[in-house]
Amino acid sequence: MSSPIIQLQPVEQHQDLIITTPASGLSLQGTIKIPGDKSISHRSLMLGAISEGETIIHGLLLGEDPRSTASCFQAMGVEISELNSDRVTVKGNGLGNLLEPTEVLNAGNSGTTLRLMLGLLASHPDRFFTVTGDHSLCSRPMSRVVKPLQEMGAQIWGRKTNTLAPLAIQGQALKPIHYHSPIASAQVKSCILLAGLMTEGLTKVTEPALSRDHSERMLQAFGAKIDVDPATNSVSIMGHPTLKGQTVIVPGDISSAAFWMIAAAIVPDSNLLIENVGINPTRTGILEVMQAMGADITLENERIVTGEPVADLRVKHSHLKACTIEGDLIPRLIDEIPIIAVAATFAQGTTIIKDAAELRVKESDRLAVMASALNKMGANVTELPDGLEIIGGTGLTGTEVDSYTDHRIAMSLAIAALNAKHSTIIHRAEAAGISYPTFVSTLKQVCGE
Ligand SMILES: O=C(O)C1=C[C@@H](OP(=O)(O)O)[C@@H](O)[C@H](O)C1
Ligand SMILES: C=C(OP(=O)(O)O)C(=O)O
Repeated sequence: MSSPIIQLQPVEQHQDLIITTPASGLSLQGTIKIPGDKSISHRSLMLGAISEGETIIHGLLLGEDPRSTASCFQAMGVEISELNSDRVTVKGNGLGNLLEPTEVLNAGNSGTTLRLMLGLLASHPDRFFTVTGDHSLCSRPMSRVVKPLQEMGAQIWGRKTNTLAPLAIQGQALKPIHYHSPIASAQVKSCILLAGLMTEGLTKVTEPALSRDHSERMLQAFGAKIDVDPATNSVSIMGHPTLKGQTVIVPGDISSAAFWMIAAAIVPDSNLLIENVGINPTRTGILEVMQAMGADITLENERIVTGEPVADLRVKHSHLKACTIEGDLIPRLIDEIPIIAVAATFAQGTTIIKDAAELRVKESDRLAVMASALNKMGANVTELPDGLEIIGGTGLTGTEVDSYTDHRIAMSLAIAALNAKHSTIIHRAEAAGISYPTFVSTLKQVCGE
């Protein structure tokens, strides 16, 4: 069997990714390692920064988003050394000791950096901060974190009546609240919990469905007094704990593994072993969807690594069937919906994705962008106000598509291209580096190039 031709071509300040599948077809084989979990990487840098003593991080994701977090905390006096190594050291300033930066903090493309950090900044008395991000981040809603922080007494100013970055924050002592979040968002929950660290008394968050719980796990490991009530999806935190630096081993990101899981499932004769994947139950919606679609996927070597469950995943090609994805499942696979949409174009029947309006306020409007790109490739996708309806089995044909500078879109379209006829050109594909800097080299590896 021959290999596809995978090429990167510079176009002005961007890169096109060109994927040409051979007429004889292709199969994906081998054992792959995926980069560190992005959510856990951000949190290990942040908690390390506000703890006493050293935090050692193994397997930190070296993508652009965690780099944005590292540079913001460095600008607030936190020493982070050997950032490009497998043993990153964060010398913590201790709780309440972030320095007032002389420059504007830049969260780049990262919603997690900006929203989580806001909880820490707003609760730092007598410090003034300004924060911004790239074009995409400056158009994403910040009211979801500004509003609860204001209820705690925070002073935050920004564009469009304090709802958009750039933001300015006058830190001060906050008062504890019980916040009933209207959305299941780990960024909202984590922002409030981080603000609660510096707040006298008990701060509580209740969410409508369970979102990823990496903050709760890691805060507990660093010494915070956290109480989780699974019956009501509530978490409370007691203010002013002593946080002590820890060793964190970051597992591979299931959101990055998802691209290879779907690739192996849709490309005939494929068989991939994906090693060291985080399988925290708040993140495994993708596994449940693949099982419901009839994918051939097995978990091997299940273990716990510094408080997070991990396994190796073996995925083989199979004939997929459509399914419905909705409700409480959505927060457990929120970042995987673009790649699930690709799988659905190869599944027998009509896949419905509902309750996913959140996708419209990610790095791009992921519902609109995926519907239009897949339709351009020959799929039958209808955009719903809060999801997608995908009639599978149409087959795909390569054409020119655009990432809209959204990393998940760039990578989802690259996987679609592996099972499309002829050549696909993905514009602005360098966006993959936000969460997956080695994506193209692994793409070449699994294709045998
Ligand atoms: O807390 C986190 O690390 C994240 C939470 C999710 O966002 P929301 O909290 O907005 O759902 C997810 O989409 C994002 O990629 C990472
Ligand atoms: C939405 C994402 O990240 P963030 O909100 O941190 O920008 C993502 O990684 O898909």
